[in-house]
Amino acid sequence: MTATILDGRATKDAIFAELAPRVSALAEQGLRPGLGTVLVGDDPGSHAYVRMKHADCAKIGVESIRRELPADVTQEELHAVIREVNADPACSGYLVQLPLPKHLDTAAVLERVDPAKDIDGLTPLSLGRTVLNEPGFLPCTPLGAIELLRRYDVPLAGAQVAVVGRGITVGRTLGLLLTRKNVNATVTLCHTGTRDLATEVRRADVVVAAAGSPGLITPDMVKPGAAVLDVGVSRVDGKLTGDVAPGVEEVAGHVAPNPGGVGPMTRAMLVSNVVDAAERAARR
Ligand SMILES: Nc1nc(=O)c2c([nH]1)NC[C@@H]1CN(c3ccc(C(=O)N[C@@H](CCC(=O)O)C(=O)O)cc3)C=[N+]21
Ligand SMILES: [Mg+2]
Repeated sequence: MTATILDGRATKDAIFAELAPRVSALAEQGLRPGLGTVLVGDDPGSHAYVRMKHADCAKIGVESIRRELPADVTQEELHAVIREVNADPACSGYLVQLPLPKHLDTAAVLERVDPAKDIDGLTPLSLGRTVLNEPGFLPCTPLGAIELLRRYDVPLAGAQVAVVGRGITVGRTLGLLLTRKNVNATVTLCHTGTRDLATEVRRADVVVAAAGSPGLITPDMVKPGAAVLDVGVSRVDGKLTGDVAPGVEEVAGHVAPNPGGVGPMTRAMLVSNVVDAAERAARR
């Protein structure tokens, strides 16, 4: 038996088709959602991700606002750009592409993002609201992973989920969302200090691999029929490699591959958050 592929590209297209009438309704009011990106430096991977986000916007009629800054930008110059984007009425929501160059204080930058425009859901205020179950923007990669499972009818209520990786953008925040009452999963949050990863993963109905450790999840670690989502990204000899080893698809019931799984869903949730932001702004 071979696993059903959780197709993030096709699911993203389906979500965009659902967002289109909402974008049209805003257009009828003379409003157009705008996605902003703030990109510092010349990392080719970051540039590629930002390009994909703007290509998505073009497809669905969302305006693009791009700010690109040199790698040696000062903290003060970056704060000035954040103030400009906060004040730009064309920008419904925006993100600061991470990671920032090492000389910059990321927390100080994120604290300055207008919470009404924090479509990434990664600023301290949004994360606090997420912990407190208060309304606010939720982080896109965890949302995308949950939405992908939901659309393929993979049950999460009462399910045992092993999240591997405790980073803020994926693992830790995914744990928060999965344990909400509206999802109701039981989560084991695994990390490099986990004593027996294989045992934790083997108990899981759903495995989300977001450790950034190539081939970490091997077929012998997977319960037959489990859903396995590969969210890890590493570069091995210049080639993008996920956390899930070959052969897992022979054991798992569902697999979200990398690329083609949660990555496109992250972008779909980002655009969905921008449309939400524009609708909220229209009501104000
Ligand atoms: N402030 C901030 N927010 C982010 O959400 C954020 C970030 N910084 N920094 C980097 C990571 C990475 N990330 C991805 C988004 C989409 C794909 C994606 O769409 N990947 C496609 C294409 C991959 C390819 O062809 O290269 C796929 O998996 O099929 C991947 C990775 C968002 N991130
Ligand atoms: Mg990105």
